[in-house]
Amino acid sequence: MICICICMPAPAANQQAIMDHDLLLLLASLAAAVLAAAVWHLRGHANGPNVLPLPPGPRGWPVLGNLPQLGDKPHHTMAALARRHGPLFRLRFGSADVVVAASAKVAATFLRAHDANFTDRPPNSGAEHVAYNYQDLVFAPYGARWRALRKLCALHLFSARALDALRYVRQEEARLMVTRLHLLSSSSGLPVAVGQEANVCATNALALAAVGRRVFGHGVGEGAREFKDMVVELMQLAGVFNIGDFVPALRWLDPQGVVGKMKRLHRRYDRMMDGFISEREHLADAQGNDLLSVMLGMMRHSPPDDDQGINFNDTDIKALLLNLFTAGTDTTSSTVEWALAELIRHPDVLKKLQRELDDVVGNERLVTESDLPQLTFLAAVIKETFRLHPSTPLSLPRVAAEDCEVDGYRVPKGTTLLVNVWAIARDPDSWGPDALEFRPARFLSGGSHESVDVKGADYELIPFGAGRRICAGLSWGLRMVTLMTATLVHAFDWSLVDGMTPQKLDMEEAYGLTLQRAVPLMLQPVPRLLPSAAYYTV
Ligand code: HEM
Repeated sequence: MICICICMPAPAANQQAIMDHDLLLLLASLAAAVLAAAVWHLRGHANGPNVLPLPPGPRGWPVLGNLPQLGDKPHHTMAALARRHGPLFRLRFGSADVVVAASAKVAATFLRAHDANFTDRPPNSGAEHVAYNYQDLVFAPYGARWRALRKLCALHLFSARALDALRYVRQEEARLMVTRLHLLSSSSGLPVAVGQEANVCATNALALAAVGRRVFGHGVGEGAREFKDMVVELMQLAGVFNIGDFVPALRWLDPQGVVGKMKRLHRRYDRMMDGFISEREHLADAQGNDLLSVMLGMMRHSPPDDDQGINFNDTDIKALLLNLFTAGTDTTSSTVEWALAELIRHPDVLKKLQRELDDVVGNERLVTESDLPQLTFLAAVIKETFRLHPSTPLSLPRVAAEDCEVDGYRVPKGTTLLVNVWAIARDPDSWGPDALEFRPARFLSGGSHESVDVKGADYELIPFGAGRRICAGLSWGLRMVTLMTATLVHAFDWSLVDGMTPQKLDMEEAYGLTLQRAVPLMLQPVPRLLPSAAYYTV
């Protein structure tokens, strides 16, 4: 219309009418465009004039949203995004809304004030294809079954009483680790893979408690390497943001090949779990104290519908064992590996820790768990390791059951919550200007973070998560990491090999749900206790 009026002259009265008409149309079009923009804006940020906006966040791609922007270390990318958009920001993974908490204050709001609204995990292909279609504990819907599984684990493994009853198991595995390391280093003179050795120790201790026998009879053989590889592969797969989970139309295509790999891995785990069960069923001593015997007993003897409506079958048992073996082994051993790496990079801290161990334990025996309460510097070293190297940097996802308000923003029902535990533990607002430095003294009496602990009450340091779905194996994991680190540091001096210096030691992280080292730590152990202190007795 405007074009017509410019190009075709018209009589004056008519021309005025046409111009008024055109102006009206122009204004109406502008108003419509502004209205459309406002509606689009409100849809993105709120549902109505009095409804709160959604948290800010970066623009995503069509269809995939922000998935292609996550990079190979999503916790790093998300830390950078928090610096741009604030400690609570929003992402879109395909059709799923995601919010990320990146400060202690925001994490506390979600995991303390709104914890009851975030008790479930979002649907995902790992839970479906690996964890027996959500029949496990980690992905179980919040409710009576989840509660029964946690109670069972607490009663037989993780309560103070169960933990104490199993202390000799952990101590014996720590002792065997020392013996193995000594044999290895004295026979071959070659450096050892610290993480792999710690993994054998952690896995065997847990296996004795869970299924009544060691998984690796002869230390780090092919079987041990294969098992650790299986756990690492699972964590790597679980760490992939699977496009099929977020773009339902692409699920059948499995564009990253993740589901195929999950199904193959599941079959390997399933054979292993079947093996544990049939072996236990055929043992003369089928009434062991291990968790598997207890569950088999419950399966045989509980009535079809007991008062809690919880009946365990083979699949429940396999799913729970799978959780314990995957959530409880590599998390623990890789933390020990990071601790040793930090100590090698900080020889003054290592010396101070060895002095404390010598003062409390002496040089005629190995550390025991009853020594641990007196080892305050050790506790500080462990906290500092969990701070800089939390084994689950993005925690495990939760999902909002209902709409809620957090920090003036609306978080709609169905939104996935990710807590960037890694970024929170490096936040200078919580940790000061030396946040990136390894400085255990901050946790000592008179230090800046003297009262801070890792058990889920201090939100600036939550390596085990917090709230109702906090790590079920916290007590075991913490005890095991502390005992193994103390034992390795007390029993050996450690040196780098091949001209490597502490300053050059590679501290790069690998990709995955858990925080592996990109390059395994290889060290040469040199015994430092009296020979009678248990290096030789197998
Ligand atoms: C260094 C050691 C460990 C770390 C850092 C760690 C970390 C975590 C984290 C961050 C979560 C998610 C918590 C949340 O959603 O808020 C979790 C859950 C879980 N962890 Fe651990 N974990 C460790 C050791 C263990 C051990 C030793 C076991 C068992 C043997 C275990 C079993 C579990 C289970 C079953 C869950 C799921 C709990 C639920 O959904 O109710 N973890 N862990």
